[in-house]
Amino acid sequence: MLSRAVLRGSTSCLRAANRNFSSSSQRGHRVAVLGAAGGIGQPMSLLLKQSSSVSQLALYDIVGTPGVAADLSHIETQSTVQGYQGDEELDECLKDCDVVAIPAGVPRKPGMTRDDLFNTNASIVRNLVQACARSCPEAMICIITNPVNSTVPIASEVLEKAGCYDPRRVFGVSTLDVVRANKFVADAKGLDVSTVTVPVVGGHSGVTILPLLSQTTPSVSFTTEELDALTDRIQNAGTEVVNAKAGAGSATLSMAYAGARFVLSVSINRTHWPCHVGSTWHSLCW
Ligand SMILES: NC(=O)c1ccc[n+]([C@@H]2O[C@H](COP(=O)([O-])OP(=O)(O)OC[C@H]3O[C@@H](n4cnc5c(N)ncnc54)[C@H](O)[C@@H]3O)[C@@H](O)[C@H]2O)c1
Ligand SMILES: O=C(O)C[C@H](O)C(=O)O
Repeated sequence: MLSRAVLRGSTSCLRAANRNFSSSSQRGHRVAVLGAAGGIGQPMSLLLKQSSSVSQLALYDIVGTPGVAADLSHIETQSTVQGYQGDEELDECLKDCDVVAIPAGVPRKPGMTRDDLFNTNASIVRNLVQACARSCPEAMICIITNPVNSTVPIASEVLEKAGCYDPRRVFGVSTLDVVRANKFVADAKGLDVSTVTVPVVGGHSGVTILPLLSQTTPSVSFTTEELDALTDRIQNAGTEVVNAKAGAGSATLSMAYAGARFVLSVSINRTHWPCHVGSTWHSLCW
């Protein structure tokens, strides 16, 4: 809930929320975005740039980061922005990072499943997490790259092999499923979305996405038809966007919103770690 507030509403709300966050945090954090020049990476970095819980934004990609970093660095917020590009700058980007967000990798096109991305994205995530193990072994790692149900276990194995695996520090970001569930339920029931919370558990792919509609707050009653329709829409919402984008990729803007919300929750709560940080998929339930 707290995390939703930081990304909702007007700039003044954002500033007010950030003031609250900064008072609960001893210092701003160094946050890296790997894949920062991409469809998710750019808008997510923009949202992170607006948070006072981030003091340094370290942007990495294989292309385009100098431009994205120069652009973001002109925004009148406290944090510094530095761009890093190419393998040779990866370790420097990650040095001393508290939180690392990974949206690097290819997105789906119509007709593909998330698993079809495995061959390309698995090695991208493996290499990036190997670099995290070298340069920031205590960072909180938030994995957005699909298939999340597989990239999280890959990251965990890499960290285990490097001797720095802590299941409380590795997250598959499934916040977008919660964001969608909140919105779809609010729209279906004519509720104020800012008051609606639908827990979603499980993984981040088709039937592994499990919206707990009966646990919606405030309490809402659904017909069987509504339950079936809402569950189906939440589980297939990614495909809805992929088809609507007709070959131009998958969800980027809503994912940037969800990703920034999750990363900021992790960043803010890192000071008080371990604690609950929101919807995620990882190997340990808190
Ligand atoms: N977890 C979720 O809910 C969720 C939601 C939407 C998208 N995704 C996933 O996020 C990923 C990115 O989607 P997108 O739309 O931003 O794609 P995109 O193609 O627009 O951007 C990906 C970026 O990754 C960069 N990249 C590629 N290889 C890299 C490497 N080795 N190191 C660093 N950067 C690298 C590319 O240069 C590009 O800038 C996809 O796998 C997509 O399926 C996940
Ligand atoms: O559906 C996709 O491929 C992207 C993402 O996982 C989503 O849920 O939007």
